[in-house]
Amino acid sequence: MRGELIVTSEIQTLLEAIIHSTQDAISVVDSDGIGILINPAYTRLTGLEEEQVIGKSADVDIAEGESVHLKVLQTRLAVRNVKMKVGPKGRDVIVNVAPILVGDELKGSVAVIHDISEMRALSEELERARKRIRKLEAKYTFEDILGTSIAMTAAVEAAKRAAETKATVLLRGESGCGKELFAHAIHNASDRKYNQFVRVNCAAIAEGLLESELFGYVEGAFSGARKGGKKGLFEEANDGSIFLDEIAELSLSTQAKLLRVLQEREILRVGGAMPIAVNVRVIAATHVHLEQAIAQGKFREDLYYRLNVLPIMIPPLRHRIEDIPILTHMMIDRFNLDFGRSVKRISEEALTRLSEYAWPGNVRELENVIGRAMIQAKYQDSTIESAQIDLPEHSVKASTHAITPFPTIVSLEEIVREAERHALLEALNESNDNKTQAAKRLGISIRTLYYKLERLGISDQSTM
Ligand SMILES: Nc1ncnc2c1ncn2[C@@H]1O[C@H](COP(=O)(O)OP(=O)(O)OP(=O)(O)O)[C@@H](O)[C@H]1O
Repeated sequence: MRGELIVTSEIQTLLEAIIHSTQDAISVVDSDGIGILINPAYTRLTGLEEEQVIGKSADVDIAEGESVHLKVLQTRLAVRNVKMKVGPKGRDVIVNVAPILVGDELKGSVAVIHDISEMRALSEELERARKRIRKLEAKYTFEDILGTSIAMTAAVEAAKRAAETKATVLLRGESGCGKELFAHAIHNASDRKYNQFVRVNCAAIAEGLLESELFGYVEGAFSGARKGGKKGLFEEANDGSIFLDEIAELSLSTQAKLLRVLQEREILRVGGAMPIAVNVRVIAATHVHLEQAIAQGKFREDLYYRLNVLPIMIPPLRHRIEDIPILTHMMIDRFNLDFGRSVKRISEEALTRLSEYAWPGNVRELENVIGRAMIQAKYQDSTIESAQIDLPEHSVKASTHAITPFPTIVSLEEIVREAERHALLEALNESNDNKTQAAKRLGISIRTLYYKLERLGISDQSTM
């Protein structure tokens, strides 16, 4: 350290020790703007050694921007948060510079330099962590969906294909058959996987609240409305997916609003007049026979066609009894961990009983049955025996109970329409939504393609 600033060598040593110990890059110039001190953090950040800075003008280290040291020496006022580039590598930094005043006398100025490339890296890391957390909200992937039966494999294949598109998906199947699992997996296999997955159970939210929950509200929309208004779940899910579970429970008025969102790709907050554009993939699910609900006037037909772009039928457990062993073994492993048991197997007789049961509650019910058997098992039990399987009295043989409330095929007209819809979507997909190419693939004119897309209610499916 040189110059008038130094009073005694003891203070000099102390000062140097302090400045050298900090991780912040520091540079000091004297009252003439000549470099008198830097620390190792400064050299690490700028790449400049003492001999390149000490005794040189204050602007020697600047790659882009003006010397803040010189400004401070002129004004005698501290300057904060100035962005500039320093050193031969032009590192992005923010500097805070203060004058060194001894009494009234200006002795120089001191700069503390922060590397913002590091901050940028940290904030990118934070954003990545946030994305991972968001992803965890949709926790299941296709790997979690067990089953090798033809029915299950077909459903998984259809869902994987759907995941690659932007289209609305409708998951149909009885309660407890895995619709939520599929919704998670579709989101996680899509290019929206790093964005939000928002789940809404339409049956669990009171009708009066549902609209403002889904679409948000503006300030003053109703008494008790929050100041500044509130974002709805569609806005929360922007760039991600929204899973509308139990879709048939929506009132006719909310159905009309949802239809508008699907058609226009924009929402209107409750009490608001300005539409807000949203880019959300809708995954809807229901255990209700929607065609019947339409016939009964409970479900809008136009909404049905908008939702039914890619219907996926998830088979009930009694239609895929060959999947029972693999599901049972997965559950045994899980409950061993949860309940501290060490069960290794299940007896043939017990498995036969499970296979003959009709499973009105599907996989969720199987989970409950295995869970109960394992809770009752003794710590040393390694096999689940038939006697430990507690099935309700009214157990019906699976084979005699094979009627699903979702006839995949309703009429010949429906079969043709579904096949047509499928072919159009596939052609659009394979031609990346290029309608001319899609028409060519299908061997029809572009006019016919537009007509068919309109008739099947899929003209706008490419974004929702
Ligand atoms: N194929 C499968 N492989 C593994 N686990 C499954 C499978 N299907 C369902 N499950 C499990 O069964 C339970 C019920 O599944 P899920 O909640 O997805 O059903 P759901 O159809 O959405 O039911 P609900 O209509 O009652 O909401 C969950 O614990 C899920 O993990």
